[in-house]
Amino acid sequence: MTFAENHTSITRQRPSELLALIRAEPPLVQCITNFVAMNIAANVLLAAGASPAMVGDAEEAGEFARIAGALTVNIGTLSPQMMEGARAAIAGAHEAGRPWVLDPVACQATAYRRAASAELAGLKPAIIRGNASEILSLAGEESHGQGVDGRDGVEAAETGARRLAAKTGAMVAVTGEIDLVTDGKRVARIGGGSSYMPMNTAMGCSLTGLCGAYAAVAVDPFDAAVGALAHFAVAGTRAHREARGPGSFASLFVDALHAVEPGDLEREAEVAT
Ligand SMILES: Nc1ncnc2c1ncn2[C@@H]1O[C@H](COP(=O)(O)OP(=O)(O)OP(=O)(O)O)[C@@H](O)[C@H]1O
Ligand SMILES: Cc1ncsc1CCO
Ligand SMILES: [Mg+2]
Repeated sequence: MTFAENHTSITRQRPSELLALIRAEPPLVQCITNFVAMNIAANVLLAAGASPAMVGDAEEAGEFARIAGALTVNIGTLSPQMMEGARAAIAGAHEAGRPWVLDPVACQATAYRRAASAELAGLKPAIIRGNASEILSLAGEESHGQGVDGRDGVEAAETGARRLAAKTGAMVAVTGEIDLVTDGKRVARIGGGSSYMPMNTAMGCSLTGLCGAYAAVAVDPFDAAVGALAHFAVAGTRAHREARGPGSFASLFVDALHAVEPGDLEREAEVAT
């Protein structure tokens, strides 16, 4: 198989390989995220094996982005100050040739969010990760999202996700019961996870952070998105087995993110390409 055929037909760096790289040398991930997710996402990244830093003020965000392995930007608690920091950080990441990941939280909800997410989507993110309602809205289609919560099925967002990927150059990761990653041509579907995940706040925000960790070590952001989603899904499936509800799930999930080894992803990840 030639490189080009291989590139378009299968995942080149498997989730297990990327997790091994993360565990060998934890990547520094700069997270500009919301006040709800700040602590949760940092713990998720630490458990998974990465090194998070919540650094977002415009005074230093650009400088920090030049030393980070990847940057993630989440508009959950959007403000003008947050946007100034994001612009500075994104410029720094581009200068350093490092990837950045966009999480357009609740972008369907208000004119301010629609404008901010459209502006950020135009700044060459490597990955855009959102629930189906957010991706539909960013793609210019009808969305039924309720605030930060998705209310659309992943499959309903596939066409929009492909178009958004083609337009922005980003890999688009749509999450829900079965996740989908596309670059506009290739599509991967990732099963697993838990019905307790949407009952825990900032799960998606934390996953966006993990996409940053995988993007920091991957050659191709498509493989990075698949790897992060597979790691999350395997940990979610494991935690669900022991959980008694959303509360106990949360701590079991963080334990499972840490316990999952590269070889476990080989055996347990449900990735269809
Ligand atoms: N019904 C479900 N079954 C299994 N996994 C799910 C389900 N719903 C969501 N997930 C998983 O939950 C994680 C977060 O995805 P989700 O789409 O809920 O993010 P989100 O809406 O952006 O979250 P938030 O904004 O609250 O951080 C993903 O790993 C996804 O696969
Ligand atoms: C609940 C909530 N509100 C703004 S951001 C956020 C975290 C989940 O997206
Ligand atoms: Mg979200």
